[in-house]
Amino acid sequence: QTGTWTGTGTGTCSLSSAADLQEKQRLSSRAASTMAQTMKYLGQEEAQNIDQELFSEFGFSVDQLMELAGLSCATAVTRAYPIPSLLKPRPSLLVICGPGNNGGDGLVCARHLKLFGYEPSILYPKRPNKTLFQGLSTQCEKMDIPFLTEMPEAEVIDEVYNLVVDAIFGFSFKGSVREPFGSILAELKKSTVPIASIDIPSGWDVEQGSADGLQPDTLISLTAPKKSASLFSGRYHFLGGRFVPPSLDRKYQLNLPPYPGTDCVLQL
Ligand SMILES: NC(=O)C1=CN([C@@H]2O[C@H](COP(=O)(O)OP(=O)(O)OC[C@H]3O[C@@H](n4cnc5c(N)ncnc54)[C@H](O)[C@@H]3O)[C@@H](O)[C@H]2O)[C@@H](O)CC1
Ligand SMILES: [K+]
Repeated sequence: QTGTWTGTGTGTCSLSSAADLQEKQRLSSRAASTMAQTMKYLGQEEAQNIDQELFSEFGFSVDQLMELAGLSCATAVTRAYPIPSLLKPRPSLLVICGPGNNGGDGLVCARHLKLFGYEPSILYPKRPNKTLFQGLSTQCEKMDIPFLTEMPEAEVIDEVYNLVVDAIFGFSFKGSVREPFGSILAELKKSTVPIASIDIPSGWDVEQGSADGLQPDTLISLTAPKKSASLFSGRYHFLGGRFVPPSLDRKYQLNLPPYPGTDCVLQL
């Protein structure tokens, strides 16, 4: 903006009326373009394509991204539920891990939460026979994080834990929930402790959500929110997984908002 500023004689500057109008138009067109550039909410196929492209074209490995995703989730938990704010005397948490990479994020998240001073316990009923998940489980065991042998009843969860981290299903979930996760989700729905869901509230259709499904207090969207995130009505929505290369952001027109400073999460 040049040549439109006029002195007021008081040592400050104000815009002349013509310039004022111009400035207003400029601001409103900037607001419009900001709105046009709001973050994209991904469909299931698009989320899977981006995931594949990160590995095939960009040369990332799964465990690299999982580590960053899990760290984001643990950091988001510290923001929404700092230890001094917890109601129970012990900073106990239950992390429920599913059979895919969302479950892997949960294992990483549990390990970081332990390092941050929380006392996580893990329920991991279907463990894939893959080195990655075996390694993540060993790391948790060696960090003295207990693995439960069965899903506690809702009353026990309410009595013992401050929070449940839901790492059961992510963007590859499809169809109606199969056992043992049907019973686990049914019990979880009866509990009254807050739930923090990683990437997608488990059991929700990735695009359509689920009216009678889990209603988490926190959602941590990884990479970019999925379409169902527009139906999330809990208190805290975070963006995490700060690993998206700018060229991928541009290609898929993700319009990701900037993360503050060196933070690995952004509260939306
Ligand atoms: N590129 C990314 O965006 C990244 C994604 N990550 C995580 O990876 C997740 C996606 O992981 P995956 O593709 O492994 O898939 P999921 O973890 O979403 O789940 C797949 C597993 O769930 C099972 N499953 C699917 N539908 C089911 C049903 N109806 N009943 C019972 N079981 C069912 C499948 O058999 C499979 O074992 C994301 O949501 C995110 O949490 C992160 O680990 C790292 C980076
Ligand atoms: K989840």
